[in-house]
Amino acid sequence: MIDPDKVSRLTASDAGSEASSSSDPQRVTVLGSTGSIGRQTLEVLRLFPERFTVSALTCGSNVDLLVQQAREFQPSCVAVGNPAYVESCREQLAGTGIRVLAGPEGVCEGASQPADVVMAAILGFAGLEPVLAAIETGARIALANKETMVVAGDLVNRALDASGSTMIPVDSEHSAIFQCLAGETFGSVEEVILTASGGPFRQRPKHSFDQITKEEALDHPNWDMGAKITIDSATLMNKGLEVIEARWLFDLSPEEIRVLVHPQSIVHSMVAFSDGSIKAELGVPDMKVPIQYALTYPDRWPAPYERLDWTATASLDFEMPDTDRFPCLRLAYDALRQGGTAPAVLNAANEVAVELFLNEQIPFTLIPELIEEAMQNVAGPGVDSLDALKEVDAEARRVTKELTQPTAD
Ligand SMILES: NC(=O)C1=CN([C@@H]2O[C@H](COP(=O)(O)OP(=O)(O)OC[C@H]3O[C@@H](n4cnc5c(N)ncnc54)[C@H](OP(=O)(O)O)[C@@H]3O)[C@@H](O)[C@H]2O)C=CC1
Ligand SMILES: CC(=O)[C@@H](O)[C@H](O)COP(=O)(O)O
Ligand SMILES: [Mn+2]
Repeated sequence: MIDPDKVSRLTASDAGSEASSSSDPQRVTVLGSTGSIGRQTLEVLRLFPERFTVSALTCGSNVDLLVQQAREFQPSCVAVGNPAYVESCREQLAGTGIRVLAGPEGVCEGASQPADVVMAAILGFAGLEPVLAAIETGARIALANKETMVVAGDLVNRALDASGSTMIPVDSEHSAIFQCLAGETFGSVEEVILTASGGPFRQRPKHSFDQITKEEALDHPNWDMGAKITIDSATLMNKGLEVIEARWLFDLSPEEIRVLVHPQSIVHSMVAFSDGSIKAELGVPDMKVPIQYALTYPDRWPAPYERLDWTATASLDFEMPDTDRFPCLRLAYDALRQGGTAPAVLNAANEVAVELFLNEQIPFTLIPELIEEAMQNVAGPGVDSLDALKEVDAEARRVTKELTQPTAD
């Protein structure tokens, strides 16, 4: 059951809330500014030049775009995660007064710059340490990087409690749930219902799954996103990761989290209450809406995003997920129930398997098989430090890669 004290770390009337209501511009750091969420965050900031300033921007390798963004938004510093691209960034920003920070430590230093809100939009496990660094500053965390909560939900929640920092979900489903919970007494929640588009293979017969191509898997029916999350949507692992994310964001048990396939992606998620009432949040599938809400919460600022056209919204459909064709969803529930380091292993194996699929080194159907085998080989009891989690992550990656190598006999 949702515990009001735990959820208050999301909803507390904190310094971040005051910042959004005051007339001073809000200082925003964007971790992963060159990615899909990062670029859309900058689109939102561009709409309100008087109300936002940028503290820091970070990327992995795409320094040409980072430099362009830095010239436009004038942060005090930028950080480049991949050391091989730092020199090029320094050359391009020479004479601008913008500091260039280097490598994973540099990204954490960028995350620690004074800011009111930190948009956490780095992809995957690499996003965890910068989020922990940002939490220590007391800034509000706008969380897009779901893998952070999958791998280290408990650790992150303890860090939030210790620093007094708050976290607002950006993931569309969790933003929807967060909005449905507003004004409710939390003991009254019966279950949350995460909607899933079903991905590009919702109606594809199982016997042809082994012929799925990378191009087909990257063709999401409703959302334009980065490559990794798009593959996760196609396997339904994205929904599995979101189930675990919801567990830690809203302090739910696995039994209190339902997944429902909704092919139109207009109902972003729902909350069912103990009196039989259900609240939903709806809208056009556009990530700029939850991004802006996370930046302006508790206010809503008028914005020109596309409105839902009811004359063209003929029907909203719902169906149960099929875990026979999409075993990744079942594996995520298994990892959540197993606890300990199982979700961290699930995540690491998935990151490796998706990369191999994107490099056309394994077929689509091997993604869940590798994850299941890695979970059988690696998962153990819980760990309570970042260093221990890094070891589990590295071991799960090693094992997953090894599973794809031909055996000697
Ligand atoms: N895209 C979407 O609509 C949604 C995304 N999310 C979540 O948001 C997160 C970001 O997704 P998305 O924007 O699609 O991903 P992208 O792949 O588009 O962008 C990822 C960003 O992270 C940076 N990055 C990647 N690896 C590293 C690293 N090792 N060190 C430092 N920076 C790194 C990339 O830099 P570079 O460009 O240089 O490679 C880029 O800026 C994911 O966790 C995803 O699940 C959640 C809901 C919706
Ligand atoms: C936009 C967003 O939040 C994604 O996580 C989206 O939910 C992906 O769509 P699926 O429902 O297909 O996973
Ligand atoms: Mn989502």
